[in-house]
Amino acid sequence: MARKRSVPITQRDTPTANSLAGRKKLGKSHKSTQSTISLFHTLLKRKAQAQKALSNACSSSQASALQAQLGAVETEIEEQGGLDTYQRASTLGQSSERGGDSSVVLIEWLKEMNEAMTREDGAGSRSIRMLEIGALSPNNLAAKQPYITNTPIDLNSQHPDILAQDFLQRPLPKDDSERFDIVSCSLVLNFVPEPRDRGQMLKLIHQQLHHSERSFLFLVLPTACTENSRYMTSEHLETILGVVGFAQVRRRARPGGKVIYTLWKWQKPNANPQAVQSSSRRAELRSGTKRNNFVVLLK
Ligand SMILES: C[S@@+](CC[C@H](N)C(=O)[O-])C[C@H]1O[C@@H](n2cnc3c(N)ncnc32)[C@H](O)[C@@H]1O
Repeated sequence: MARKRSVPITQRDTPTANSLAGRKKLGKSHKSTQSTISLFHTLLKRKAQAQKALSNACSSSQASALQAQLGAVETEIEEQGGLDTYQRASTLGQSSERGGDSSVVLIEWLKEMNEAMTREDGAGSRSIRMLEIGALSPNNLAAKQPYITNTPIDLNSQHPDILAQDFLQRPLPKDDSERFDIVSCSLVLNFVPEPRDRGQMLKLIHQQLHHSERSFLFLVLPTACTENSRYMTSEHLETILGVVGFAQVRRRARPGGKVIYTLWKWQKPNANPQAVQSSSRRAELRSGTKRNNFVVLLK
């Protein structure tokens, strides 16, 4: 019997797009918030797939069919309220599921590591420079700390103090004055549809940071990304991040928790050929039919 095609992580437990078509208002219940988030993940993934197929189209008839497909997905995203609705759902999901924003964990860890303070450099004392990718609010706990200067960015900014920017297109720092001490990437990597773009996001984060072991990546991922993926385990994520140039210093995974919090310190990239090779290939690390396909690939 043919093996049933597994459903990508971003589409799990997802009602079909049609079953939710026409619903624009956000319900307040947890279930309704989750359905909205799942639906947008499905639609954004379909949009990325259509865009990719369109860029590889080999005939004009194929291109026009794909263009129509892409247009239909874009219309559906708009009909569902666009990215604004998705982000409002994420904000509600954030408060109901995690009892607040992720940066609460980051601040706790900075305190534990005696890093919750201003830094001294040649010019004297300066605040910690943080870049927050995928910011829903400019007022999270990290942004409120007097020793942190936060730069929040988002693809679809919901607030005048959040810079509307695709991190993948953000210019690289010209010198240390433009480099950050912390990059926060909470529930964003899993939002990026293409595995190689996820790898690129991690590499660009490395390049945005000061070249110092006191520079950190705060990475939050849905538990299923590393604990139930066919192609990704926590150990494999450590290998990939080692190749990018990070070593894990903190990890919090609560039993039954929906997300895993991790903190990584900047280091020189691991050039071990075996690690480099395994980070650029998709290999089955867990068997079973009920797995998702989440993976990060380095180029
Ligand atoms: C699920 S929300 C997570 C928000 C918040 N950080 C949290 O932990 O709840 C993902 C956010 O990442 C943003 N995002 C996704 N890809 C991005 C990119 N390439 N550059 C900037 N923001 C991005 C989306 O617009 C969305 O607001």
